[in-house]
Amino acid sequence: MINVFVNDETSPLRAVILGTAKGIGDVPNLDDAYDPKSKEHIAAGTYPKEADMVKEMEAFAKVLEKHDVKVYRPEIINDYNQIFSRDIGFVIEDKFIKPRILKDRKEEIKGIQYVLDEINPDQIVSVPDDVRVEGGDVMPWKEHIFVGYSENQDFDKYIVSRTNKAGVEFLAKEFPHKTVKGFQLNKSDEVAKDNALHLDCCFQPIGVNQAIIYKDGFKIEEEYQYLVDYFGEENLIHITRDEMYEMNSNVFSISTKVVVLEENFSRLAGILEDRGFTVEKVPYAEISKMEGLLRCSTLPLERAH
Ligand SMILES: NC(=O)NCCC[C@H](N)C(=O)O
Repeated sequence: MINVFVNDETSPLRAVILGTAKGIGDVPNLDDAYDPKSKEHIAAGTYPKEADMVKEMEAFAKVLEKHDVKVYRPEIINDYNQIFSRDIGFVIEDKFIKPRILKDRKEEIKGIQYVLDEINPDQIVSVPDDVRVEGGDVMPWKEHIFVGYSENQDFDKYIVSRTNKAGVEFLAKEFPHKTVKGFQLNKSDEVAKDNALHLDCCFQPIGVNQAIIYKDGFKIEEEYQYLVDYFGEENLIHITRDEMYEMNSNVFSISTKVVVLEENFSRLAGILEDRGFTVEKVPYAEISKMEGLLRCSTLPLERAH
């Protein structure tokens, strides 16, 4: 059996699913892309190649394994993008939540069915029909669950709105002892620099009590302020619009001390090193072209209690 337990973003990681770029197939048609950064690269002829992305993901897997993390990979579905495992399921406490996600991505779960088969069925929860939620929007953080979402007006308008109000309400009902806090995000289907695709594209806790944050990813100033008040200004690392676009908030914590970064994030690396973190660097610039990065491509199954 596979044990599942996650209560925050940074406790020592024991087991994780890391997506795969193998079998991703040809460059999609512009009309089939479901995020603005992919569209940009399809139009410019710079969409990433499978072989390059496979190399990047192998480098990430190596770092995880070096830190004694058990790494599961999806079974390959031909001609399907299976890189961003984060969104297709998530663990909170000892429950694996099977969410309802963007229909263009609904086959992805089949690649990790062999992992789900090893989890106690009593610990697997499927969401009700009206709920839409993707793991990139969901962050358990101690007594909180932080959730990126869109109210119906935006949810019905944008392909990049992936979590609805019903998703936030579902989590509040399922985890009544937690404070479930929703954050509306700024969305754009056309301009990647104006789009916070998921909460982890503009915010992520690191260490014990710190976080990386991009203010303009948040649609409502008071909701952003909630995080400033909670973490304290001195514990926040603010990133710029260009750094958000390069996905600087989408790093990945192996523990409260060790954070994996894209190798070009030199300003962030400097800040983290000054604050005493161990920074692991991996090349992930090709994957970044699809508006996802390190956190997006992982689905943590178990972190230490
Ligand atoms: N958690 C994340 O932000 N995942 C990235 C998903 C990127 C993918 N191109 C998508 O639009 O679903």
